[in-house]
Amino acid sequence: MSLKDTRWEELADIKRVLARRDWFPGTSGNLAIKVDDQPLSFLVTASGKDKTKETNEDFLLVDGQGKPVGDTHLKPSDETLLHKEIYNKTNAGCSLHVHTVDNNVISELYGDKGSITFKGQEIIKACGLWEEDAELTIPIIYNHAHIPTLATEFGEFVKEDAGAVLIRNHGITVWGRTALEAKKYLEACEFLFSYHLKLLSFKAIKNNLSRINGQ
Ligand SMILES: CSCCC(=O)C(=O)COP(=O)(O)O
Ligand SMILES: [Zn+2]
Repeated sequence: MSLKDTRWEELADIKRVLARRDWFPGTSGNLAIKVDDQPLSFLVTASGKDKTKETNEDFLLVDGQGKPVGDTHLKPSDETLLHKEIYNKTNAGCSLHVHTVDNNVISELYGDKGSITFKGQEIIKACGLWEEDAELTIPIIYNHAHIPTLATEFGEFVKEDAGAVLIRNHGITVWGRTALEAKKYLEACEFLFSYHLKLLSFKAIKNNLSRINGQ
């Protein structure tokens, strides 16, 4: 099996798992995995496809500029430039972008602040932070419609080999050294978003009940 085929299988496995969770609503989302370093090439999802379907046209190989390698009728993801930023600036091997209701709500709630920070949660370890008082801060950027502008702003937060950036009312992009690391990072972020929103809802209910009961 060629390296490209091996990476294809790895990315297809992740795509299958994320699709089962309904993390690609309305054809949203895009995934990428590095194939070669010199020269840089990576597989990226073809644009506009239903990512819950599995076909042999799900991914195409692009170069370090995000342009297709060889002849193809497939169009790389509209957000290929964001994945390109990651592979050009870090040693990441895989990058994942999904739109979920939870990541969109969190991005809107904390968008004006420009970031959200989590601490005191065991699952932060899945993002490689093992200290007892570790904090995970996820930047939130404006959802520029002009993708090169979005990619440039996004790139300002791409400094480590693993990380995450929320795009306001759009989605999250995460990356890691390996496919497993990127998937783990994404799952931890979505866990934290879901936990945080549930906690806020229950606190609001509790406060209202206390007010009604005059406590
Ligand atoms: C249908 S959602 C709008 C585009 C988007 O944000 C996305 O993630 C999917 O775009 P792609 O070109 O990768 O299919
Ligand atoms: Zn998107």
